[in-house]
Order: sequence, then structure tokens, then C-alpha cells
Amino acid sequence: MERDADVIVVGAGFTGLAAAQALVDRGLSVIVLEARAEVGGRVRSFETSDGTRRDAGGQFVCDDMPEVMALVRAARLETVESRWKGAATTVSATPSRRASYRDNPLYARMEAADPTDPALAGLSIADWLDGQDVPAAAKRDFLSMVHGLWCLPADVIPFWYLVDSDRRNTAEMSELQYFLRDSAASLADAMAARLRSHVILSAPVSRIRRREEHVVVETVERQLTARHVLVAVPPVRARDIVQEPPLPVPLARALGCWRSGAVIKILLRYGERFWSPSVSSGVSWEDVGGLYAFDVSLDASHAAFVVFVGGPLALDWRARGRAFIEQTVRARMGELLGADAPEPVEFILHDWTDDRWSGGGYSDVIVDFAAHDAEALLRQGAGRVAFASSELSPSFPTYIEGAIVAGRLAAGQIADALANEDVATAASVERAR
Ligand SMILES: Cc1cc2nc3c(=O)[nH]c(=O)nc-3n(C[C@H](O)[C@H](O)[C@H](O)COP(=O)(O)OP(=O)(O)OC[C@H]3O[C@@H](n4cnc5c(N)ncnc54)[C@H](O)[C@@H]3O)c2cc1C
Repeated sequence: MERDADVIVVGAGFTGLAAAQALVDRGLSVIVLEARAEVGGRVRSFETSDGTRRDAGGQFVCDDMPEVMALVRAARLETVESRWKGAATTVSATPSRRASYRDNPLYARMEAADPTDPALAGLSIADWLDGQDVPAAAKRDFLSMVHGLWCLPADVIPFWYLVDSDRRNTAEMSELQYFLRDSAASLADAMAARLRSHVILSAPVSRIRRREEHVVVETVERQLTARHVLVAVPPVRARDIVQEPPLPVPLARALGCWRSGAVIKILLRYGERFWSPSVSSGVSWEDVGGLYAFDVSLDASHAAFVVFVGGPLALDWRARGRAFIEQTVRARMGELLGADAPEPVEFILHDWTDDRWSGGGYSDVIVDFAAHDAEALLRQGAGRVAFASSELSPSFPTYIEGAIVAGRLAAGQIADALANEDVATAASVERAR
């Protein structure tokens, strides 16, 4: 039967782009169908009034993330070393308290925990914190880190999931070591440029029909056939795609056990970098969890802070409206930078909560306490349909690096399966002679 491609990849985030390139490198024909009018997914950019391209989503990378750094070098993209020195100044009643979440005693305890320990099985992060005999400030900082990075309330996240996911982040150095001068989206663009005509934009996939020897992938405008399909979208969005016949029950459950979080990312651009070096490394606030600011100046005259609002705080603030958020963030940054500090020349807000195509937060999070095998089931897929996303990566899940690793892993499995099918077909043709 005539097919449109060997493999259709749904989604042109870093998972889909990395997978598509790996499949092309194995000599397979590939079509990438992307819902948005641009590639990159949770990595997006926007232009400021001074003509610089800035990150609305994923941004920071570091030398301990080998795959993304290799792509950055191959694409000859310029990196900017961030001013993060490993500890944020905490705005608190105790001036200049410096806190790195990794120095928190609770972080060492979390690292020492075993995600398969039956004693932890039913505990949420909040339950686990309740049982820890440490000063209240340490609990508060840990909770702020959870809200800031995991973007959901601590009482809905299984503690074992936090431990398991954190273990796969093997960075020894700061994850905020670099960002790309022309935004992380410029890397996605470079990857898409290599794929050229393989990528079709503004093509949301609504249904996948699995047949014995092929799959049919439907968008509003097209119906395409392929031997395999890779659904390279986050789990919460993957379950919006109708599967026909329905997925096997365990796999459907594995897709159903994730929840998207809430994060708002704000850029405050200033005319020049006037602030003291002590605030350049980053800022957190003691009275409000899940709020962080980092210096993302390109140089002295392209000065900016990026502010993250994560988890329950993001939900609370978005309910109060954009004007409230802008007023609050401007006021807090003003207090931080001093009475004489000029106002930012630009204030640009991106709310990722409930994002139509990527969910919300940095990544979807497992919220079913019994779903230990969910990731393995999704990686396995069902027949000719496979799933991949940063969430499912064996290394650096929830990061750009993880997306690249997950995409390549899934691509390798599909290419191997196709090679095995070809061998089996050739053998049966031979037998029939
Ligand atoms: C605000 C923010 C800040 C972040 N900061 C960092 C950071 O500093 N460093 C870092 O490493 N990571 C960061 N991350 C996380 C990182 O961006 C993600 O882990 C990574 O980009 C996920 O890639 P992905 O391809 O798995 O998923 P996505 O990027 O979500 O890609 C999925 C793609 O599928 C498309 N899609 C969805 N549904 C359909 C459909 N039905 N049909 C067709 N296409 C569809 C989407 O439009 C999207 O393009 C951040 C994320 C956010 C939101």
C-alpha cells in the first residue's frame, strides 16, 4: 500500500524535532505535523522593542546537558553566560540571606530517599515535609522550590515521583549556566531548517487510527498514512487526540495520570544594568513561595530580569488579573533594586497555564500515587503508536535536554521496529517463492 511516510511525528517541540532528525538519519521518510504556526513548543521567543529576541519559555542550558550543548555548537549559536552564582538572595526580614535550594538539608534527604521504598508509596510531598524535623525556614524554601519548579501544589504530587524525577537530573553545576543570545527558539529553528519540507505547521492532529499494517493520522485538512506514528506531545495534550480503536486500558490509564501545572514568565527590560552584583545571581522571596527572579542581561546595555511565578501562586495571581500581576511584580522589583531604580522600559508577560498545545508549567507531573509504571507504558506505546516527550526521558526529564533524549530514544525504537518488519516481510516473500 502507498503511504505518505514511514513515520509521522506529531509535534515539533524539541522531542519531535530530535526524533524526526534521528529517523531521517536512519534513512526513513518522515512528516512532522505541528499544531502551532511555529516550531519549538514550550520553547518560544518574542521580540522586544530594542529588537532583541527573548525567551518566553524554555531558556537555560548547561555544560552537563551534552545533547543540547552539542546541538548549540553544531548550529554555531552564541551562548551568554548567566550571572547565576549558585545561590539566590532571599528577600526576607534577615537581609542578604543567601539560599541555594540544593544547600537545603531537605534536598539531601530527598536525594537519599528511594523512590521504590514502600514506606513512601502513598505520601505526597506535603505529607513527607510534615514528617521532617527541620527549621520552618528550610521547609518553606523547599516548598517554594517545589512550587517554583513543579508548578503544582505539594499535596497533589507523589513524593516518590519527585525523588525519581530529580534523580534523573544529573547536573552537578547550575542548570542556569547559559542561555542563547538569540533565544532557545533559534535552536529549534535551526533543527527545523535541517528538516525543511518534512515539517507541516498549523496542522493539529485530532485523531489517530491504528490499522494492522499502517496508521492513519487526521488533521482538519488532511488524512495521512504511515507505518508508524510518534506522538511527541506532553501526556496531558496527547490524551486530547482521539485514538481508534481506543488505547489498551493500562496505556489509557498511563496517559490519564498526569496533570499540567501553572507558570507565568515575565521579562522586565531595563535601559541599563544599574543594579548591584549581589542581586545578579538571582532572587527569591521569603514571604511568598514559587516566585523567583534572575538577571538575563545580554550585556550592560541590554539589561533584563526574568521573573517566574509558579504553582499555586501563579493560579492565585492570574485569578486577580494581569494588572494585579504587573503592579505586584513592578513593586517587588522596585523594592529590590532600590528607591532610585528606574522603571523597566518593557514588561512582557507569558502565562503558560492551560496553554492550548503544551499544557502548563515546565512539564506535566504524575499525580496518581499508584502510577509507578506510567512512563514505561507510554514509552512502550501500542503497536504502531509510540509516545515521547520531555516528561518521559530517562535523563533530564522536564528539560530541553530531556526532550532531545526522549525523542531520539523513541526514534531509535521505531527505526528498529521498522527494520525488523522489513526483515520479516523479506523472509515471507522469500518463503512464498
Ligand atoms: C516557562 C517555561 C520555562 C522553561 N524553562 C526551561 C529552561 O530554562 N531550561 C530547560 O531545559 N527547560 C525549560 N523548560 C522546559 C522545556 O521547555 C520543555 O521540557 C521542553 O521544551 C519540552 O519539549 P517537548 O518537545 O517534549 O514538548 P513541547 O515543547 O510541549 O512540544 C510539543 C509540541 O507538540 C505540539 N502539539 C501539541 N498537540 C498537538 C497536536 N494535537 N497536533 C500537532 N501538534 C501538537 C505543540 O504545539 C508543541 O509544539 C521551560 C518550560 C516553560 C514552559
